[in-house]
Amino acid sequence: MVDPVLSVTDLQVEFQRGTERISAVRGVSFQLQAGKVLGIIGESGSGKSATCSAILGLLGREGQIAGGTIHLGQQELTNLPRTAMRQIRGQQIGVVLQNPSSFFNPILTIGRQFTETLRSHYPLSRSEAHAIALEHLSAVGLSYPQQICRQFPFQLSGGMLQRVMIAIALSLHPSVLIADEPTTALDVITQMQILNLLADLRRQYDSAILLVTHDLGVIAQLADEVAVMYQGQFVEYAPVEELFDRPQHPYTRSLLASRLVVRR
Ligand SMILES: Nc1ncnc2c1ncn2[C@@H]1O[C@H](COP(=O)(O)OP(=O)(O)OP(=O)(O)O)[C@@H](O)[C@H]1O
Ligand code: NI
Repeated sequence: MVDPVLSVTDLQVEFQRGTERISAVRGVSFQLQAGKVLGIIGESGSGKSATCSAILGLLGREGQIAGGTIHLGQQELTNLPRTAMRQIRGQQIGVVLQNPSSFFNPILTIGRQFTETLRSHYPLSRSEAHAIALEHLSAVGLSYPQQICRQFPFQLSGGMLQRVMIAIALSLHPSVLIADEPTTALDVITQMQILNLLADLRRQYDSAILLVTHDLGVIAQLADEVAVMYQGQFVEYAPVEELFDRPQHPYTRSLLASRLVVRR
């Protein structure tokens, strides 16, 4: 068996809300091989985003990793300093989030943010970085990339920002991509295009993808394995065909029953 690119063992995530401690992730373990897609499904509040944020080092002030380990290749991530984590996020772990606006700095142009991200990861001149940015903006189906580079985040639609975020992720050729509901807010056509881009990333760069979604159709299309999250735990974790054919957990059964036909 090949070594996994991402290996999460007994992850525990807690949030502090006032005087209350919320246990959002309670002992999640999984391994992700290069070129594989693990889909995570589960009801709202089950801990899917908390799992992603923990891996990305983006839990914020209230959140903390209360136990377990996260390995990217051989490197342990859970106690890395912020700056080291920022470098890894982007270059080795790409990120596509549901809400692109939280990803962008509102006062910087798209071009500036794209080239600065590239240049913080690779030794590139400004013009080299700009050329790479244009190329990747075109690759995600954005016409007039020059014009987009001059614009600010608020001047673009949600779908366009989502594409820009994906273009940035792709340009860095991450070994792991974390996509937390990357298409939820988008129309069906854009959703399909973005899913195809994720599939390309996997094919071209052998990137492993952790994909959170509510859409079983997306899972059927893209995932190799599926984890079903329920109250902070993986209650089921299986190859996608197995899960669709023989769901074990009552929650999974009801989820599948609510969707009559799922075909691969
Ligand atoms: N910043 C936070 N402060 C306090 N509690 C939080 C915070 N973020 C998440 N939580 C809590 O942690 C639990 C898991 O939330 P999480 O966002 O991971 O769920 P999710 O599975 O991603 O849900 P959704 O499908 O709605 O995105 C929930 O109980 C949520 O209220
Ligand atoms: Ni979420």
